Amino acid sequence: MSPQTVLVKGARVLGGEPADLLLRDGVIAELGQSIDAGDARVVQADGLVALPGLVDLHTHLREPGREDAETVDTGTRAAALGGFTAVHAMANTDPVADTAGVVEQVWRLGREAGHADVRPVGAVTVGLAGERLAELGAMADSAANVRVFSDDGRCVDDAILMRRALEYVKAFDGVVAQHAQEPRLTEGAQMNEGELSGRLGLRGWPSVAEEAIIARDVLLAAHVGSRLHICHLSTRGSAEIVRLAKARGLPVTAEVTPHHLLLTEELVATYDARYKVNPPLRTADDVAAVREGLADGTIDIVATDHAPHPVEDKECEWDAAAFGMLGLETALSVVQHTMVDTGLLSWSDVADRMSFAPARIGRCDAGTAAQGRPLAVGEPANITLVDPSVSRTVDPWQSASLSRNSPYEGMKLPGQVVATFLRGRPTVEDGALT
Ligand SMILES: NC(=O)N[C@@H](CC(=O)O)C(=O)O
Ligand SMILES: [Zn+2]
Ligand SMILES: [Zn+2]
Repeated sequence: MSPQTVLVKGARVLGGEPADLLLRDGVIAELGQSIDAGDARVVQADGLVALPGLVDLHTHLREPGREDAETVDTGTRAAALGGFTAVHAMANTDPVADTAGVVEQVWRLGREAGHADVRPVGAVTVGLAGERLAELGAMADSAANVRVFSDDGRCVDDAILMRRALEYVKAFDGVVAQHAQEPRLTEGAQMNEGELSGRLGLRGWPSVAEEAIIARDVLLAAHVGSRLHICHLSTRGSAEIVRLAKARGLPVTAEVTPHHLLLTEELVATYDARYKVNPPLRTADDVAAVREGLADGTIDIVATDHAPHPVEDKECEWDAAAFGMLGLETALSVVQHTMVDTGLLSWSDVADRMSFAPARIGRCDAGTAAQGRPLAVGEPANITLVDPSVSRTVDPWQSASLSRNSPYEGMKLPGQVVATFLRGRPTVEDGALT
C-alpha cells in the first residue's frame, strides 16, 4: 500500500513563518504557501511548529534480554510519541549487541514494529567486558549498518583498547561513543560527590571521574585522528574540555541528556530512586554550564539516555536501585522548558541539536532511510509537529514504555507532540499513536 498523501497546513517550519507541506510517496513533495489540497488529507497545523523528525543517539530498548523493562516495539512507540523518527539502540542488552547477528536482530525488530527507524549501536568490546574488541567491522558491514559503537553502561577505561577502537572505526567512518566514568574513582558511587553526598551518607561520584576520561579520550582521538563522541556529559569541567577540543578543531562531539539540563542533586535527598542515574544529577552550577554549552554549540546534541527499569528495580532502597530514567516522551518538553522558553535556543537550533546533528554523528543522514534531513522538497517526510503553547502534567502510567521510572512524574512541562510522520506515514496523530 502506498502511503497516503497528507497536506500539513500552516505549520511554522522550524519555528519560522507558517507554510504548507505536502507529503506524498514518503517525501516532501511541495513546500510553500496555500498549496492546493487536491485529494490529500488535510492536517490543520496552525500554531504548531514543524521540526524534522527527532533523532535520538542514545536509547536503551532492552531487547533482547529484558523484555519486562522495554521491547523494541514499546520503546519505539514511546519514541514516536516523543517526536522521534529514529533512535540508536544501545548495546547493553542480553545478549550484548556485539555481533552482526544481534545488531541485525534489533534492526529487524525495529523495521517490523515500524514506529521509528532503529539504528543499533554496536558494543566496543565483547560482552562489554573491556577485554577484547568486538567484531566492529562485521557490525558495520551488516544490514544494520552500524556506525556508532559504545560500551555504554560501562566505560572503555583501558587506554589501549580505546585507542584500537578509535583506529578501527576510521575504516568505515564510525564513531566511538564513550560512557566517561573512571571505574576506580566511582566504585560503589551512588550520587554526585560533594557536600550533599557527605550529608546524606551516600558514596560520591566525583566530576573528575568523568572529566579525566574525557580529557584522555580527547587526546587519544587527536592522536589517532578519529571521531570521538561523549555520552551524557554532565559537568562544567567536561564542557570546558570539549570546548577546548573544539577550539583545536578536533573531531569530538558531545551529548547532554534532558535530565542533566533540568534536575539537580538536591532531589536525591528524597531517597527516591527515580532520581538515581548515571552519571548522577549534578549541581545547579553544572546545569547552568551544560545549558550554556548546548547553546553555544560546545555540546552538539541532546540525547535522551532513555533507560527503562521495571518497578521492582526502582522501588527499593537507594543503594540497591538501578541507575537510569525514562526520557523519550518528555525530552522535547524538557528542552523547550530549559532552552527555548529561557531564550537560549530557537526552534531552529532545537532542530539542529535533536535531529540534524545527531543524524550526522550517527551517519544516518544519507541513504534511503535518511534522517535528520532539511525540511525541503524531495527530502524524506520525517516530520514532527509540536504545540509549544500547551502544557501537561507528566504521568508515566500513561507512557507507551513498559517502565514507569520518569523523574518528571507530576511535573508540569510545556509543549506537546501533536503528530509524527515517518516517511510520510503518521506514527502519531492528535498526540496519540496511530
Ligand atoms: N544511564 C543510566 O543510569 N543507565 C543506563 C546505562 C548508561 O547510560 O550508562 C542503563 O542502561 O540503564
Ligand atoms: Zn552511560
Ligand atoms: Zn545509556
